[in-house]
Amino acid sequence: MAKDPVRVLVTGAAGQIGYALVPMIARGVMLGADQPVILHMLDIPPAAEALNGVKMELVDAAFPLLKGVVATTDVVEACTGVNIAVMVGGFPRKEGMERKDVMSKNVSIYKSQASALEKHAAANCKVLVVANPANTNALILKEFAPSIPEKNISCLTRLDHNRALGQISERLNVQVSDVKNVIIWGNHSSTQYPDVNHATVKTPAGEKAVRELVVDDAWLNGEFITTVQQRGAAIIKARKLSSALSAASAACDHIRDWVLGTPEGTWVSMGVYSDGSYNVPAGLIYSFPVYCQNGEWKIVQGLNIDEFSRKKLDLTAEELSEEKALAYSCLS
Ligand SMILES: NC(=O)c1ccc[n+]([C@@H]2O[C@H](COP(=O)([O-])OP(=O)(O)OC[C@H]3O[C@@H](n4cnc5c(N)ncnc54)[C@H](O)[C@@H]3O)[C@@H](O)[C@H]2O)c1
Ligand SMILES: O=C(O)C[C@H](O)C(=O)O
Repeated sequence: MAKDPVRVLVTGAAGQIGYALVPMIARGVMLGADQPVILHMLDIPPAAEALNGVKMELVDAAFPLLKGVVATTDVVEACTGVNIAVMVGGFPRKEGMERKDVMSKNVSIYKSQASALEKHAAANCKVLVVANPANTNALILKEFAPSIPEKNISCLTRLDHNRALGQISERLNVQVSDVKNVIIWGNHSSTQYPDVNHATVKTPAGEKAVRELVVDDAWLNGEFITTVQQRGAAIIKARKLSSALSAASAACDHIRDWVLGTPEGTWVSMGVYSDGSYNVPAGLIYSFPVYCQNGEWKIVQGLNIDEFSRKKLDLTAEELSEEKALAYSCLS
């Protein structure tokens, strides 16, 4: 029997991530090749015409899984009945801007969209915040939508996770699909900590630790980390626009694994509400390694954190605490 369609909201759908993301969703990349979808696309009035153009292209693409398109500038209409909300709308960072510069522009958007989601989304709607500052926007959304369970609100650090997999795969000249269990800790910013201490590679002789194969701790503790931390800025420098196809692809990976589960023995990174695991202060949206099963994520427990890592986990937590304070000062 055919499945009922799932309603997926994409805010900022006329923007560049939106343009890459909506066809992926309509092709089944996010929710599976047997899952029909109805796309809800929201943007602001100055982008209404462009949004309508995206809707026209979705119709023209004749996606078999796409059972309807709502394209609107009305936040209530956009949020009504949605099962998944991918929050991309906002003001992106331009060359030379720090992420904090975009803070005040974005947190007020997330405060108001929190209320619309809380009142109008389907019960148990899963929310993924992509727009920067992603962790803090997600925290504001959580705080101003108190009836949405905190386990349903997340932010995107899967792009950083995938970037880390990509760097290891290039360095070792192995398939990226054979590398797993890197971790992104903390903020989706240049203080994030890409950690390979538990990462492995599938080899003909079995699974081997990444550190054992790279045999270059100076690179792993130095250039590897900064490359992943600075990759967003490097893309902006090269394209004069922030990453879009990789961000859209990572958003699909994030939701797919959350809804359909992570493979046995494999974890992914998600920005989720901290419960104090690994002595990360509770009350921040912080990126952790998670397993997903039956539509729920669980922080991977019991990983050893050495002194080098501890400092990095704490540094990015400190930045998030500062962002939280700054966000509240922007709102008041
Ligand atoms: N977390 C990540 O890994 C990651 C990666 C890349 C980009 N980003 C962030 O994603 C966001 C989107 O990036 P982009 O390149 O698509 O930007 P973009 O400027 O091309 O698109 C943003 C869209 O949001 C719309 N918008 C603005 N305010 C809105 C509102 N109140 N409601 C609905 N829509 C609104 C704009 O009109 C625009 O169409 C940025 O904040 C960017 O920094 C995050
Ligand atoms: O770094 C940015 O502002 C863009 C985006 O978040 C990215 O990681 O590519």
